[in-house]
Amino acid sequence: MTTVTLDQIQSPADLRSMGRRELKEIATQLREFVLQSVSRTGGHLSSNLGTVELTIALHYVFNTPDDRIVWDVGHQSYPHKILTGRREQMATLRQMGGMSGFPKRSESEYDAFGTAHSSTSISAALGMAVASRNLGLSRQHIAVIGDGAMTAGMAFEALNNAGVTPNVNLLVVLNDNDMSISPPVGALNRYLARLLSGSFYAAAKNVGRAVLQHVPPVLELARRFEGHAKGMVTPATLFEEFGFNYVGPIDGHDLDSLVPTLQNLQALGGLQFLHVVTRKGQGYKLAEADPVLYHGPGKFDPSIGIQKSKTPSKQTFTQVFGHWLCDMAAADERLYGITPAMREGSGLVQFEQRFPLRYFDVGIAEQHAVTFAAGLACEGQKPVVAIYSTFLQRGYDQLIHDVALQNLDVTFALDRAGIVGADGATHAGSYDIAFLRCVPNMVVATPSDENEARLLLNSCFLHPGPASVRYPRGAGCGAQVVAGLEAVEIGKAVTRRAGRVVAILCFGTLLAECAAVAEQLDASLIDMRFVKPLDEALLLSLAESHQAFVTVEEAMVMGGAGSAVLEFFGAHDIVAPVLQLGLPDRFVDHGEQSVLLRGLGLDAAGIEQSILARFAALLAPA
Ligand SMILES: Cc1ncc(C[n+]2csc(CCOP(=O)(O)OP(=O)(O)O)c2C)c(N)n1
Ligand SMILES: CC(=O)[C@@H](O)[C@H](O)COP(=O)(O)O
Ligand SMILES: [Mg+2]
Repeated sequence: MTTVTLDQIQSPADLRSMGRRELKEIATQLREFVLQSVSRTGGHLSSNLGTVELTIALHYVFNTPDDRIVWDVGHQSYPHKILTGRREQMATLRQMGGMSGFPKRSESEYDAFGTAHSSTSISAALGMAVASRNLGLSRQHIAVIGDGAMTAGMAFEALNNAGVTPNVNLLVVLNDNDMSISPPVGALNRYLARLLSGSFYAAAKNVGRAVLQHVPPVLELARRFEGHAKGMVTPATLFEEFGFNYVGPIDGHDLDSLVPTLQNLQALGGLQFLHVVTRKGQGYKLAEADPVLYHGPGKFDPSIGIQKSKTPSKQTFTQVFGHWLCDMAAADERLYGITPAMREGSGLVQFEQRFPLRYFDVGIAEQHAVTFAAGLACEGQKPVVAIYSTFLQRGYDQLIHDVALQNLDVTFALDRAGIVGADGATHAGSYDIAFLRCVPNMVVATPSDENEARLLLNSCFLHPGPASVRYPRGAGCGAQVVAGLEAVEIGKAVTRRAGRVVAILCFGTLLAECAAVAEQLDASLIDMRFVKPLDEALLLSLAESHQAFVTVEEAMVMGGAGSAVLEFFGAHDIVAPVLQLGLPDRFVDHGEQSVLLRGLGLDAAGIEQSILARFAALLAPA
């Protein structure tokens, strides 16, 4: 009967002092701790339940933190964080001032690389491996990458480069749970399934290894034989073609397989590729049954699972988009819906069901998603790329080079624009206004509420060229959405309030905050609707009747909508003070969206305070 307990483990060194049997007890306690903790705080769950044994085995076999582990995406790194001295911090997960939901170098020496955007782990681990080699350090460098993350081109760029990088210790562990966030897509998934079906081979191999493992010299001979045998037993795997020694698939929940196999691979060194098979949600029946629902849940009672809320909650912008996409697709058969592996998050579940031939989940492949859309547009179709603002950063060159430069009719529906909250700086949709408005031919729309989102989606979709519509994570002010498909004039703003002295130019969903301030200060309030093109006629007219301007956007001030107004004023010799309010020149960490916005002075009180601080004299009663 083992008496070890999770709280005995302050660091992996404590783990390494344990026996194999005790590790299994730790795994049981670690899995329960993850479930209970995440159910109290919210966060990523099913991925973490699936990596409990793998995490234990990696820290047991390898000399972390000297040996480096890079967790791809990093949403599955809670067991890693708990075993590396952050068990107590789990209670602060993704909260303001609390622990990040992803590995973060500034958080721990065990977090070798900051991740969150997918498919970076092999590149980073290879870089570390080359540095160790050239510094004469004998270290191991491990990239733990999921089957979903493996669908990104960047992962293959790294494998390709590794294959011609001599004398480095790089172990790639493919955590294959046959799931991305939603069911996996693509030919790679089918390929991995074929490898699994060849699991006889792996089992046979492992038996051989288990016998040989205590006689290392023979192991080398066996390896040479195995190389020969492999060619006979199975075709070399894709990964061997990249120069890796492929081992697997093995059971990623079986410590008796994981530990000796990892020890063998540690002894071999060089380019190693271990294919482990796990179950997303392992050990919690409700998550095993629905790993998608339990991918990133909010707080819930694990004894009964996630319950649908009884009170009808406000429509989210994602839902407004999803309904719009279906309505427009029904009206226009040229509409295609494309998502890079975020079917649920971007609101395309219903669209897939209703328009399966025009629905494309291209995997974690944002670059491909954009240029695939460009190809469709070349043939007269009207693709809509539904993509988080932060993930569009991956397809920026394709947007410029393949879409805008050719003036192709592609609509970008940018969800999670602005502050995203719990996911923090890695997922912030802060930059899209700045990096899109400088692209020729691009229309950049910033709807102020849910109804405006639908109106501007209509308008940008019907516009015969590249256009983007941005909207935030979650619900808006609760505006009633009119279900029509009519469009508004591109580049035309709406005056929401006629006031005096100061004109507040709002770009996006902070309009509700601005409305309260405009009322308080008797200022004019303009819903600008578009950053590009600006409503130049209105700006010229306002310059005649107002003495000062305030621009408000939930985006970087630097290069944002306010900068566009400043540039316009400069080009027209309009001399008027412009106060630019928006996101500062720093990364904004995780926390509650509303609390973060308040802290940034982007709630009504903060906006009013900034305006009074700058224009008090102007606003003082005559
Ligand atoms: C560049 C990028 N695109 C999309 C995402 C969103 N995302 C987070 S996890 C995930 C699925 C990852 O699947 P996999 O690697 O198999 O990990 P699993 O969740 O199965 O453990 C996706 C698409 C991301 N983090 N980065
Ligand atoms: C890890 C990852 O990138 C996704 O799971 C992301 O956290 C989803 O974000 P939302 O919760 O805003 O859909
Ligand atoms: Mg997966």
